[in-house]
Amino acid sequence: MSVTVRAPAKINVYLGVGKVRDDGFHPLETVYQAVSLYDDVTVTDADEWSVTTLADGVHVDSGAIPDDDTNIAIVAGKALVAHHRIDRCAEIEIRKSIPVAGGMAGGSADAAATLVALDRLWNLNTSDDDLLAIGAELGSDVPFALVGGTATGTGRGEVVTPVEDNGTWWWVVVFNDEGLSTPSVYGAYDLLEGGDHDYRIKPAMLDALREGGHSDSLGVFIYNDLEDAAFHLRPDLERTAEAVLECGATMTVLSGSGPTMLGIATDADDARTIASRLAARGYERTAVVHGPVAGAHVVAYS
Ligand SMILES: C[C@](O)(CO)[C@H](O)COP(=O)(O)OP(=O)(O)OC[C@H]1O[C@@H](n2ccc(N)nc2=O)[C@H](O)[C@@H]1O
Ligand SMILES: Nc1ncnc2c1ncn2[C@@H]1O[C@H](COP(=O)(O)OP(=O)(O)OP(=O)(O)O)[C@@H](O)[C@H]1O
Repeated sequence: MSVTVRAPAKINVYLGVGKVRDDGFHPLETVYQAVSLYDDVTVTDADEWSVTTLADGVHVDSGAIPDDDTNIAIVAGKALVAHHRIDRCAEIEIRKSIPVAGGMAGGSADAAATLVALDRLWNLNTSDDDLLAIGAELGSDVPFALVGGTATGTGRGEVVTPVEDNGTWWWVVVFNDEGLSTPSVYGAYDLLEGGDHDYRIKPAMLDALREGGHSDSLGVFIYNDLEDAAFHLRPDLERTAEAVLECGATMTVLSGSGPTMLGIATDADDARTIASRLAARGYERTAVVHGPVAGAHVVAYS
């Protein structure tokens, strides 16, 4: 039998970053939103661990996604097996739509999907708390990929608390052919800014999500502390941000640690118009997505 689980990409509608901690991580106050761009992970019982990635429609540099035990999906599978003290292996197939090293937590989505898929395949009945704890060990963004929806992230991002979001928010996502390493962006942030400021989420932003009104009511609050650091490392991203605004988005923001850029749109039609204007200016790799959507969930048993 095989189980397929779908896990969403995330955006950080707000990302506030504090001073680096002794363990090398940064304290965060973030508002995550799961958006309608997904990786599907299929697991099948096997004699040894293996992983393959099908990347239709996604630009993947050769060698960008490891096909050995360092792939985060296998790391996740082994962590679940260790947690339950069982001796099992699986063949993992990842059908990728989330850009690699794009700041949309694609690897984290694959890890979350693998945990849920193997839990169902082997009837492990892992509690939600245990799944979240195993996920947090794998990466700061993994717990949110399990939870989905809209949620705040605190600690190093792994403490996830769902928030009420009554909107359907439309985003234009502008991909970039060249990935950006998360540690390098945090490193540049330490040098340029350092985190010595009030980085807390503004309560009025949570009100805007709860009210779920016009995109401008949320747009005024979207913000990312890592944006200047990413622009410093990659000046072309600042030009992309300008283009997104010129093509009609009311606000633009870097997605996570980049290089993906986001523009907020008023509705689906507006988002498609912005995307087609961007295409006319040479920004052809875009997607129109909406959020919030569900976290990692089973889509097929076969
Ligand atoms: C940029 C974000 O996507 C925003 O949600 C996340 O902070 C990154 O989350 P992630 O990719 O799951 O990150 P992890 O795999 O946990 O950590 C990768 C590296 O990013 C840096 N890192 C990550 C999270 C955090 N709160 N502070 C950090 O400084 C550290 O250098 C760490 O070694
Ligand atoms: N299943 C996987 N999918 C993508 N990348 C993986 C995977 N497993 C390991 N990796 C490695 O992890 C690196 C970061 O990948 P990922 O796509 O998760 O970055 P990201 O979207 O920028 O993450 P985040 O937004 O959480 O910082 C890649 O460059 C790749 O070498």
